[in-house]
Amino acid sequence: MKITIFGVGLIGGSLALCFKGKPGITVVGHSIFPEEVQKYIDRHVVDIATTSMEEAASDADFIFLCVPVGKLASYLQQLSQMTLKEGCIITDVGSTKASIAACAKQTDLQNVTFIGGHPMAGSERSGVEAASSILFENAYYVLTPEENVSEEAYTRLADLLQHTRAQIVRVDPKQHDDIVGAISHLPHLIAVALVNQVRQYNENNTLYQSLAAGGFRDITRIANSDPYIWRDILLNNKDVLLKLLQDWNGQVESFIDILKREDGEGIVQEFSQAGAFRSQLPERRKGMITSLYDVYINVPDTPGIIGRIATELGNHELNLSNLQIIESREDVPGVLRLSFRNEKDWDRAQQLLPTLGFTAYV
Ligand SMILES: NC(=O)C1=CN([C@@H]2O[C@H](COP(=O)(O)OP(=O)(O)OC[C@H]3O[C@@H](n4cnc5c(N)ncnc54)[C@H](O)[C@@H]3O)[C@@H](O)[C@H]2O)C=CC1
Ligand SMILES: O=C(O)C(=O)Cc1ccc(O)cc1
Repeated sequence: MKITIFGVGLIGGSLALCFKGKPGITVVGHSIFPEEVQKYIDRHVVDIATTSMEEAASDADFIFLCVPVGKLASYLQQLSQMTLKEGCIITDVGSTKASIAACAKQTDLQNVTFIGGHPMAGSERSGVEAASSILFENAYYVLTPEENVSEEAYTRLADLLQHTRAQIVRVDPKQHDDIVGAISHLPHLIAVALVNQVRQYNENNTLYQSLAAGGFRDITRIANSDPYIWRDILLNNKDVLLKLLQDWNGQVESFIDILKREDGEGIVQEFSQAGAFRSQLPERRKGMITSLYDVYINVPDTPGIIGRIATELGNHELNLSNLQIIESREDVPGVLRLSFRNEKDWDRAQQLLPTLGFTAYV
């Protein structure tokens, strides 16, 4: 089976890593940039890499479009001009779904099927360097098939995506854009606006930067996201965002009013309602890189502590697949996340860590 990925960046590269090495699968990566193609090979993310669109697309069983949202229509258009393998499924990973669905409807794709997709996982990082085979684990992966898509084709794609260990959900494209606009696009916009507001204050007094602590960092991590990827997403979902920003203005106005009236009860109510809703959010589903076999521990801030833990695990032949220092402790029960490759190592680590003086949380 040949799987072709156009644009092997954070998302395309992570998909490639999910598929590569699986029995019977060859992963082909395409980039318009020759220097990127070399990087795909050097990093062993794909089996074959090319700058030729024809070479990449011909004979492919699945084609994943993982380029910026603003480029998706042009890729679909170019593919419609080529002879593709009968039954080939083209899908995308774009963060907006209505416009690419409309584009696919208007494009004569002959003997191939388009099914829109959006893995609801990622990060503020970008490029193949940030790709990870566990990026999608435990996350939702939205598919937005139109009515003309056969159950057989949908199931074939959903089955392939089992390799990501994500949970597949079917959503209408327009509904997707409304919801994702509110829970992802608007927060990115607000994070950027907030950082820029503080950046301007900081120009006259760098203490702003020095004192910026946990809360500021937590809610602004996503302001570090790739400007061009986000330019495309926000422009593509413009109508939804304009409506959301009006509602946001309403929230701001309401806080202005509460403060002017020194309405302490109003503030308590806002925090209480927000806290109650937020506590119900599914944990570790929001784009964090998670694995099924994670252990969280609290560690004191002393030199060499991480080395000591890694050494102890190594002495007991426990292989770490990932180690992460978590800046935000809100959603997880510890500050150091240790990921293991399998259940056996995970179990053994949970036995070992307490004997080293660490309480292990899972
Ligand atoms: N960043 C994230 O967390 C998530 C992003 N997405 C979507 O995934 C897609 C890819 O985003 P990322 O992987 O984050 O970005 P990325 O920057 O890591 O990768 C983008 C890829 O597209 C290629 N590319 C860039 N400009 C291009 C152009 N003008 N023509 C052709 N190729 C070009 C790059 O060479 C790179 O391989 C976007 O459509 C984005 O909306 C979906 C879920 C999460
Ligand atoms: O970094 C994060 O928390 C994200 O929100 C990542 C993300 C970015 C874009 C998407 O379309 C989906 C997920």
